[in-house]
Amino acid sequence: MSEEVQKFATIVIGAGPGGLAAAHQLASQQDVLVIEDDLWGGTCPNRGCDPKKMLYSAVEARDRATYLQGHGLEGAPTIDWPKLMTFKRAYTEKVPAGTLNSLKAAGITTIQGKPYFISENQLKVNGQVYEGHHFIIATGQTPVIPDIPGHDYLQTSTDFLDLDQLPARIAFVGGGYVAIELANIAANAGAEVHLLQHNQRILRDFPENYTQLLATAMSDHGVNFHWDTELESVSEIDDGLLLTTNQGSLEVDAVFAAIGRRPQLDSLNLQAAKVDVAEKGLRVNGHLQTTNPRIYGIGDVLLKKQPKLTPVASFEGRYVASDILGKTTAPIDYPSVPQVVYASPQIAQTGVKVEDAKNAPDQYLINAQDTTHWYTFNRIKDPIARVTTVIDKQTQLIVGAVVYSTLADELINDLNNLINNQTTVTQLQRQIPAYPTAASDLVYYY
Ligand SMILES: Cc1cc2nc3c(=O)[nH]c(=O)nc-3n(C[C@H](O)[C@H](O)[C@H](O)COP(=O)(O)OP(=O)(O)OC[C@H]3O[C@@H](n4cnc5c(N)ncnc54)[C@H](O)[C@@H]3O)c2cc1C
Ligand SMILES: NC(=O)c1ccc[n+]([C@@H]2O[C@H](COP(=O)([O-])OP(=O)(O)OC[C@H]3O[C@@H](n4cnc5c(N)ncnc54)[C@H](O)[C@@H]3O)[C@@H](O)[C@H]2O)c1
Repeated sequence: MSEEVQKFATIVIGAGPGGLAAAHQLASQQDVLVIEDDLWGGTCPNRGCDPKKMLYSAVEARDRATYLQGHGLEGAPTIDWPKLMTFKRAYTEKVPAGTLNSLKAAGITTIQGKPYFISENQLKVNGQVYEGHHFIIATGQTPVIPDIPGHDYLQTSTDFLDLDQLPARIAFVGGGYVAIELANIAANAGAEVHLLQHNQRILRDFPENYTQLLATAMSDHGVNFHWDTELESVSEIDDGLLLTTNQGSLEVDAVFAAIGRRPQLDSLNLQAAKVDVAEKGLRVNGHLQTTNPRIYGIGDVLLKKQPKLTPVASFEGRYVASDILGKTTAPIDYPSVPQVVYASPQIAQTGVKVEDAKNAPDQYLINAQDTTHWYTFNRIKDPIARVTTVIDKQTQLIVGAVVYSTLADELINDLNNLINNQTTVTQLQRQIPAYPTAASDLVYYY
């Protein structure tokens, strides 16, 4: 190992979607070092979005088949968990090596290790000192485990997404994205599922009338919602785990904590680099610089109002690379960001929130439509479909949208494009969409 300090133009800490986007963009013009202490590729492709949506593929197919029972399709398929897991692993097992290879192919230096800052422009990893002109902290988040007796029995989304066998009785603690999406997969795959929510409000970012519809749909598919329920302790019993709550007790075979995620910053010794950290994440300015202007922060690790999602992390990574390379001098300007809950069905939203639009009736019109019987949704027998758009009264443009449907993930992207491109209905009518598709309905959402 070299005693000499090794120098790089930019050192990126964390090889998830944010860090990778920044590193690849910088590498065409700079010497870049990327340090990762776990799986190359980060949360999304290894233990987040991608494996989750591979398991969800089977749920989607099953849902589609179930809705068409009695309409020409007989016999709903069942999910074979071990085979579904093999399908998922065939994808995830290739991610770390593939990510590392593409970094190397781009001429980026890589190190596996846990770095810590020793000064404002130097860090140490595996005993070696590295100096950077700039740094990018892209270390993401990790699940929060509640500090209750028996917390060691609590597993996380990472464990769920890699289960060899599906436990017969499962509880999820929390009612956010993770709990809802994984509970939906588990119930569709045949488990008895319990969801413990400490209040009455799941998916608090989304409109309550839609989240209530989803809770009803999931209850109809066997998910047992335990409202106003706080988990107090977990203990092992002969036949599984005993969960004690403020509402009584429950026996299950596995319990997963899904009460949120916290930033991974503890081991970086950021005070040595003069970087201030808030409890809920890294504080940055409009250029995504920390209190040390040579050190940037991107992705889930940030304290920010934008949703903590993969495309947001990579957008920030590309922005920071442009800022460092002097290609932009303006602060970051986020477009409208779509958010999707992949359940049965999906809820998706983008742009101006319905809640905000309700509070500004002079500015916005809310166009709430029950689209269940529209051709697009009726063709697939989507049980309930709803689309709400928020229209700016002055410009007549769509500025916000919420979709509740099996087709929400694709439709929200179409609506998001209308919002970001400020497309008027006249401009839309000049285009010819493929018919019949969800996109061929877009003119009806103005
Ligand atoms: C179960 C689940 C499902 C999700 N589904 C979706 C979805 O459907 N769509 C969506 O858009 N988003 C989804 N997300 C969120 C998405 O995964 C994150 O927004 C995204 O991964 C953030 O990217 P990032 O680069 O900021 O952080 P991460 O992807 O978390 O990457 C951070 C990297 O930094 C590394 N690291 C941490 N500390 C250190 C250290 N001290 N030294 C070196 N390296 C370090 C980590 O090992 C990791 O590889 C999901 C998340 C979860 C948990
Ligand atoms: N489809 C997607 O895009 C997707 C999917 C999964 C995860 N994610 C990302 O991962 C993040 C984390 O997801 P999550 O579901 O873990 O968190 P979350 O913040 O979405 O939800 C946390 C849930 O736990 C509850 N809760 C909070 N504190 C609690 C406590 N002490 N006891 C009991 N319940 C408590 C909250 O009321 C909420 O229902 C998301 O915010 C999102 O950024 C995105």
